[in-house]
Amino acid sequence: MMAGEPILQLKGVERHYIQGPRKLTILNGAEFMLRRGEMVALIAPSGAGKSTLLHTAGLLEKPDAGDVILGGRACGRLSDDERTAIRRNDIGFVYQFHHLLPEFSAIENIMMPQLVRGLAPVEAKARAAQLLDYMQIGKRGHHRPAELSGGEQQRVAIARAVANAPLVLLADEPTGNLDPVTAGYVFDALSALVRQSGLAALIATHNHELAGRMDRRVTLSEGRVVPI
Ligand SMILES: Nc1ncnc2c1ncn2[C@@H]1O[C@H](COP(=O)(O)OP(=O)(O)OP(=O)(O)O)[C@@H](O)[C@H]1O
Repeated sequence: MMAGEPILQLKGVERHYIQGPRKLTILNGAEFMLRRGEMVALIAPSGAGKSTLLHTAGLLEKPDAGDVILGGRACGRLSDDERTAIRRNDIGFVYQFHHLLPEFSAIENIMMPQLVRGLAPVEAKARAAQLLDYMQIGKRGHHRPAELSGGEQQRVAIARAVANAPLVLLADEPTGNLDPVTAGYVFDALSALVRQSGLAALIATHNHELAGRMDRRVTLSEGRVVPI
């Protein structure tokens, strides 16, 4: 697919952690651009800073220097409250483990972020049902997470992440907990959703086969994002 306008940009992003007497530099002037419609794989060894990069890009953490530009707006250095509000509307997260609310059904889990945003329940439910269909688990909507397979749970988590039609989907090992065959199917559904909705996605993965199916691959080297 032809990539569109820039949706997410990292500009000179620095992140440091203080560990006892040592200052660890995880991101050191990182530059990155994600365009509408793009799927980019982030592949890097454990500890290289993938989660730090995703959390900073997703406005969960503030950069120590530099900025995160989302949809043309400089967001990285805004207050916690402002970043939270932007995150709620414009960023979807998927993790290795689904983090669904165990006492709610699949459909209710997908409704939740929409209700938090202020959507009417009837509309939130219709959108949740549509997303479940899209993820090919339309018949499983009334089951609780514990009654779903690992692949089904991740499909629900993906549907929840895009429920508010975010600009960007950030995923940290979204299929890392699944067997290779199931991982392939879940990735198929994820990538169809990204392509169909014109989202942009940055997906950290150790799975080279799935990385090979994305538009580009990047890694982290000495705190910078570099193509591979
Ligand atoms: N809050 C923190 N305080 C101190 N050090 C931290 C903190 N968070 C992460 N680190 C360190 O920063 C480095 C990068 O962590 P990060 O979680 O971003 O790596 P990662 O590439 O996502 O690794 P993995 O693939 O194992 O999840 C690691 O060495 C980690 O120990």
